[in-house]
Amino acid sequence: MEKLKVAGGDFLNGTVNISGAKNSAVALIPATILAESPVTIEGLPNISDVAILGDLLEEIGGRVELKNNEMYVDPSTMISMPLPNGKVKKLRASYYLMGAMLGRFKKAVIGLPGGCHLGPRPIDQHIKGFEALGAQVTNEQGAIYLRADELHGARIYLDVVSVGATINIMLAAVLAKGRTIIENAAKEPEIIDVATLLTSMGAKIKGAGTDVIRIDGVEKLHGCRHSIIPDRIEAGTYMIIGAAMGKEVMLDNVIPLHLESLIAKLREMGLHIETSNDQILIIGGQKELKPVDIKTLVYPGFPTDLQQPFTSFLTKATGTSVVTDTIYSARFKHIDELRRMGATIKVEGRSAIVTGPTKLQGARVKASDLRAGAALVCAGLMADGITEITGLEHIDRGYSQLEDKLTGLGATIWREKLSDKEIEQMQNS
Ligand SMILES: CC(=O)N[C@H]1[C@@H](OP(=O)(O)OP(=O)(O)OC[C@H]2O[C@@H](n3ccc(=O)[nH]c3=O)[C@H](O)[C@@H]2O)O[C@H](CO)[C@@H](O)[C@@H]1O
Ligand SMILES: C=C(OP(=O)(O)O)C(=O)O
Repeated sequence: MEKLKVAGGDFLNGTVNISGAKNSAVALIPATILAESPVTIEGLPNISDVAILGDLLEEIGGRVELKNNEMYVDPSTMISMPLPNGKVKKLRASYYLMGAMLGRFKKAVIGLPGGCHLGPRPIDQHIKGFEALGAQVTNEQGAIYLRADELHGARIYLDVVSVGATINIMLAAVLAKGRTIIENAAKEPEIIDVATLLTSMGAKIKGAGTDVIRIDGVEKLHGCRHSIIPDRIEAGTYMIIGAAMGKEVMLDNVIPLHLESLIAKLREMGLHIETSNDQILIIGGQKELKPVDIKTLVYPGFPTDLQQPFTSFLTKATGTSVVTDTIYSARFKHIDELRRMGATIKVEGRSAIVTGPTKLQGARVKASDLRAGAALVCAGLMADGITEITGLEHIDRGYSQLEDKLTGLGATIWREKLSDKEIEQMQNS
């Protein structure tokens, strides 16, 4: 077991290259199951979610090679092997194995997914979609059993706008007979990326990126090569870090359009931001930052996945900011840790009220989930002294080469092994 150590206070300068999107990668990899010949996905991030999904494809008989951020998958030898527990619980996106395996084999047994604990994360809309397509779905001892004699197109209205349900239904519907229409679909860029891969495999999909997606089922899908979109959440995290500690931080390999809500909020606070085709420049060092209120919403609203690191940054603003998460009921576990570092933050219902400016102090803190980890890294960079962060298994699910990228910008951050005493203390806490 390891911890991250961050020596705060360094001013950051330079260019950081953004990796491929985690939330695309974790859907693109299961989507390869639907093809009859090999698929190659290039530009994948170096994160544990990607490695685990590669292992899961091997467990069902696929031939998988992951080298230089490129994954080659030969799905021709795959079988519908049950995956009731084990690795599926290590990540959220293992739920995409349900849609992809149901689509290809018309049957699957997949354990309920893991992922960040942010309050209840039901998958009822995924199941509603599978059932509408003709599947029988049961939940037996923590695993979802899916079976269909035949999948047929259907009109499915999502009761909540869900990224996972939208993609999962697309995966199950591309090989179904007839037309599927998903209404009140999510519009995140990752959905367009998955639709682009499926289209290159021979699927017929229209409307991805809008709230109505039409899918005309085809008989079979073939292999292809696909290049993933950049990670807007990783990019947003480095923008926030750049805003907090940067002189001039340039992000390379980004799509500025995907980050408009964050850019608008940073500009409201007084940051200077320039954008071009695939780069964003953040000029920090402002003497005083204005407080802002943010409310997380579905895309193109402010992303819930950036709420936590943004909250750390708001401790620098002069005055009171209110952060409201409308997507998850319990995405405030980072707040106790920020308070340990000296932040003045009150949680009232779904809102966190941040009063600043506060000079944070280094402390021993624990990442409870992926973006809580990002929030603590950001806070550690802003703080006086050394911050020690445990819970790295969460951070490693979503940030590719974190220390290398930050060191490249001039930060002092490194990993150390936990001592036996520290491991014992953690196990008892
Ligand atoms: C792997 C992946 O892509 N993860 C992202 C995905 O998660 P995920 O796909 O799990 O999130 P959803 O978009 O499905 O969830 C949005 C909201 O809908 C609710 N809901 C969802 C499905 C359902 O069947 N029933 C239901 O009630 C959820 O509890 C949540 O309150 O989108 C989230 C919202 O942008 C991001 O925070 C996650 O990073
Ligand atoms: C919540 C997240 O991930 P997951 O859905 O994979 O748990 C995230 O990426 O912030």
